[in-house]
Amino acid sequence: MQTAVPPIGEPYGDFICASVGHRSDYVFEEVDRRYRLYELRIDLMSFEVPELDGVARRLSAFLKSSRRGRCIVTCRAGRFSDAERFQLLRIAALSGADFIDVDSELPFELARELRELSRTVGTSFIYSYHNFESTDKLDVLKSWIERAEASLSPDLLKVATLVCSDEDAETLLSLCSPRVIVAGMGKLGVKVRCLAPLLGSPFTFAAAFESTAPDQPSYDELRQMILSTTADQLEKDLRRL
Ligand SMILES: O=C1C[C@@](O)(C(=O)O)C[C@@H](O)[C@@H]1O
Repeated sequence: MQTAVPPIGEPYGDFICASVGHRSDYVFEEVDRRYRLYELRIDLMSFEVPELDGVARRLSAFLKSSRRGRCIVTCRAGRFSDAERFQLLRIAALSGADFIDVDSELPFELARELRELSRTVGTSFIYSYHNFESTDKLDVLKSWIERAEASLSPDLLKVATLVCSDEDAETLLSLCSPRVIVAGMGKLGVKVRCLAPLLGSPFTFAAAFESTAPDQPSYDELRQMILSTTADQLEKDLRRL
């Protein structure tokens, strides 16, 4: 039996991005030591100085320090206003973040400004779509991707949706490509996370510590699952979908 070889890493450092939330900024350095590719969910983390200025200063100092891992900075709606999210993502890009992840809920003009800035400073720009209630029909997701490509030309696109059926899993998996990251939320989404990097997505997401999305497995669990997926198993899973 042959083992499927996942497209390990380059140019992203890993085929799993370790997502960090629900911890304080004390873990930044530890995360950088442990993971080659990680996401800081600024909206979910606590900071020693919790005001915008304090968060921005700590984030900027960490990003400018000599890091070994690749860092994605994400700030989803909720804790900060859109203007504050824009500021934090802007500072992240200016401070040398490897990627900023801008979600489609941020007003388009702000997203466009961040896109332009990311080009100037050499930070990769991920544009992302989330649906926590369901998985949209394939044509809806494809048309979101087409519009995003035409208007922002992101370096990478990300689609994260709640997977409620095998059909949903198939929908997400059919989007996998070297520029499209997918993450399946919910129990049935775990299979999507496992198969996505094997089907050409650059990487997928797992939890560095506590989950940052419904039924998101831990980094170690998902890594084990992906590395033990044999070519036979992969074929069987795909046939079942
Ligand atoms: O968009 C994604 C994917 C995700 O929602 C997941 O399902 O693993 C986790 C988020 O932190 C990340 O930004």
